[in-house]
Amino acid sequence: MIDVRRLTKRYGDRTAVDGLTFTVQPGQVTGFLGPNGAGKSTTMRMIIGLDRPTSGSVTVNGKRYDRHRAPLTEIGSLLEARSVHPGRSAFAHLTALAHTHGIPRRRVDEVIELAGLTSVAHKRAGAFSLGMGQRLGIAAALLGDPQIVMLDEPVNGLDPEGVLWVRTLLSGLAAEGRTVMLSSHLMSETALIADHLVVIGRGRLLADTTVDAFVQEAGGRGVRVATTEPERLRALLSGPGVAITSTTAEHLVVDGMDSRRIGALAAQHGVPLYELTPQTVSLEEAFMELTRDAVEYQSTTAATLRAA
Ligand SMILES: Nc1ncnc2c1ncn2[C@@H]1O[C@H](COP(=O)(O)OP(=O)(O)OP(=O)(O)O)[C@@H](O)[C@H]1O
Repeated sequence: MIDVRRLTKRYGDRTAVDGLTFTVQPGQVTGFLGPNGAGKSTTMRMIIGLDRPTSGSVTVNGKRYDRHRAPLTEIGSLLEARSVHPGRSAFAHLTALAHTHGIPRRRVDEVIELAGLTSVAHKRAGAFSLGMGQRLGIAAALLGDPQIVMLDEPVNGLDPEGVLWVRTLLSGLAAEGRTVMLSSHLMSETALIADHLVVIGRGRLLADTTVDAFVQEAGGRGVRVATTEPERLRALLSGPGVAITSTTAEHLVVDGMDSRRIGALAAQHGVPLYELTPQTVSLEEAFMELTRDAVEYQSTTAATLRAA
């Protein structure tokens, strides 16, 4: 488990992380989301002790990262996919890492296979595609067989097959009871991989929710119905908690009743329908709405900086 308590990080007069509190639970994949500059990388750096909090605390399996005797076996992370010497092979890179952390050689072969790198393991990492580089970064994160895996933008730049691979890998790790956290600035992509979401903007917590709840909330915008008898349908559906608006002579948008119930009532009373569509907001739109103020703040800051 990762436990973040009132975590704050200031760089001069800029507050990158602002009193953030959340936990990342084992047995599920948690998506850590926020627009660019929201403070995701800064938070992740503090989790693994690469940055010191200005105030607040963060523990990894109950202890500060640097208090663990073998941190790589507690939490494996991918923060900089390209932190590999370009002249080294994937095999040499992983072997060196394993050696300096007392990890047995056979684990190198295991993670190479797990990451699908067997055929390129002895090629120079400098010649790797972005996707191969990401796979190597993930292989390194898994080297210590850690209980916690934390990946910064692991699907950034991956093709659909690569995204599917990451998804299968991470849900497999979560199913084994591990704690899995991944950051992204793309909601739709994250919703496919994660079970839980922690959303931040301007360094502050905006949402801590399940993906299901977020999707449900994003989808609740009524049902569009088309009928040749709009007045009869309107009378049938009217009642407490139901709001009906007309969009054209034959189209209604019904809020407060699901499409199944509308269809059943119309059929029962012989009202012909030729469209019955639940209105959905795309996840990306819902995410943008949630983080809008945070983004506006960012662009205002950028505008102020430009003006100065
Ligand atoms: N070393 C630093 N010195 C000064 N400011 C910093 C430093 N690191 C980050 N920041 C600022 O802190 C804020 C948060 O940055 P951070 O990189 O954590 O955001 P992010 O959510 O990871 O963004 P992205 O999705 O673009 O990676 C930004 O405004 C950034 O400019």
